[in-house]
Amino acid sequence: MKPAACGECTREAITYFGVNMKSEPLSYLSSENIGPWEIYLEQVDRVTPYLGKLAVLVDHLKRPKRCLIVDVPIHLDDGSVAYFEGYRVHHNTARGPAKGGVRYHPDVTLSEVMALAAWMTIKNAAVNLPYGGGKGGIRVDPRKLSPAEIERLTRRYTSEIGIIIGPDKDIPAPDMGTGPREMAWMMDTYSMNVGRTASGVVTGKPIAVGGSLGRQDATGRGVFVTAAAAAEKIGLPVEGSRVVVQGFGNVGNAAARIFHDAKAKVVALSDVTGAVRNDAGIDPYEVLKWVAVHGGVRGYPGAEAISSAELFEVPCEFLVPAALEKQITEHNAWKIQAKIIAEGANGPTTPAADDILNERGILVVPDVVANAGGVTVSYFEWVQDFNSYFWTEAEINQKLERIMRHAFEAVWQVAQDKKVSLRTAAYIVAATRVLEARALRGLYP
Ligand SMILES: NC(=O)C1=CN([C@@H]2O[C@H](COP(=O)(O)OP(=O)(O)OC[C@H]3O[C@@H](n4cnc5c(N)ncnc54)[C@H](O)[C@@H]3O)[C@@H](O)[C@H]2O)C=CC1
Ligand SMILES: O=C(O)CCC(=O)C(=O)O
Repeated sequence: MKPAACGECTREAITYFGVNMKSEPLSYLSSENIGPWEIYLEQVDRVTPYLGKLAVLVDHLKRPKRCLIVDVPIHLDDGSVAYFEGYRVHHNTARGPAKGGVRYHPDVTLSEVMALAAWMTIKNAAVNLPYGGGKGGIRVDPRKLSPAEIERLTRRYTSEIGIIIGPDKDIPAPDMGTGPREMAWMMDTYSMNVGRTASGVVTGKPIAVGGSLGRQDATGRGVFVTAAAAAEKIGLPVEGSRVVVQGFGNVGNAAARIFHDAKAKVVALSDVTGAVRNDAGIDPYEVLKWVAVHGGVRGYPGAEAISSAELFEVPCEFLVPAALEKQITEHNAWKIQAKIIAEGANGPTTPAADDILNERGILVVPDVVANAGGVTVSYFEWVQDFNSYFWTEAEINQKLERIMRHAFEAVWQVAQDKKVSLRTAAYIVAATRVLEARALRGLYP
């Protein structure tokens, strides 16, 4: 088959659980009209011309393997019953068990979880972890629930998805709105249901119940390592550089701290409560203390308030989007004044924005490489749990850095050879690995 050039790709008109699997060539669609799943499909179409004879199998990447929708009813603290919709999607398991986080957020939908699961397939393959891709989520605003209600929600959700998760089937982990506390409850619930302690069923657990040292900061650390590797390529020193971070949760705050520790200057930060800027530098450790007391960065006294839109216009060397999808679009990509964008979040940049950034010479280290540090240390956690033997934090960080640098270097080389963006290069590396595995398992073209 002659691979189609970008923009000529045809997609079948099919739906999957009501989610549109077909779309027009997306380069022509504005960010208002596309969701994460369509963004993912466009990214796959852009890589197809580079897949050689494996291109005939590319539809394999465009369809999730299985999607589970679950009803999650719980008693609220006032005795009433509330119903939440939960999901667990296995996008692809050609290279190993499904692996990926669980998101608690009011905007979670099936198509978003499908995209997040698909990005896990690409990410796990890009860094060469022996996993497929999966993701889960519940449409809920956890800030509106008490800890006891979140525990009931987590336990019920775990029981409901228990039919498709397991240490050798699908291993959940934290994502937005979840963390070690939820992972401990998930591990405990699954373990009770199977009648033995199954610590390898989830990663990102607290250390005391089989978690790994270094997991908490691993995603932010990986963002830093790959951003620094990209900077090295273009002769940009990290020390003294300016950093802007959107999202000050697990990923954003770790990235900000690690950049700060490397003597870069964090000049603007944001979270869901607001955004702040100080060109003289913001100490993320101080912001963390403020957030612990006040619940968000808004009002932080060491910086001036700016709007969320202005955050993206602050001059800097490194911009780290570490919140939600579709934050960098055709509307703001041309205003960005960064040299490197290191994607902590999944799917923060739309394809149209990618084109603008490319044209403007802004280097984008794509999510599937930049934020792979979390799942890499999750893999270490899973391996340690199986062996009941645990490494030191220094060992973990060293192994993490080696894997991340290696993955970045391989993607950089492909980008140079094929004259494509780092995102397309990462997809070439990853899609080739996934489709080769699929072919060897019995669908040889
Ligand atoms: N936790 C992990 O290990 C990994 C997370 N990711 C991705 O990183 C991103 C962030 O995840 P986490 O840090 O784990 O979540 P989190 O729940 O710990 O933190 C999310 C942060 O984003 C902020 N936020 C939410 N909406 C925002 C908005 N509209 N503008 C600015 N800030 C906003 C929140 O206030 C919070 O500070 C997500 O895209 C997630 O999928 C990617 C790889 C691994
Ligand atoms: O640690 C993991 O298994 C997955 C983390 C995650 O959800 C992600 O990388 O987006």
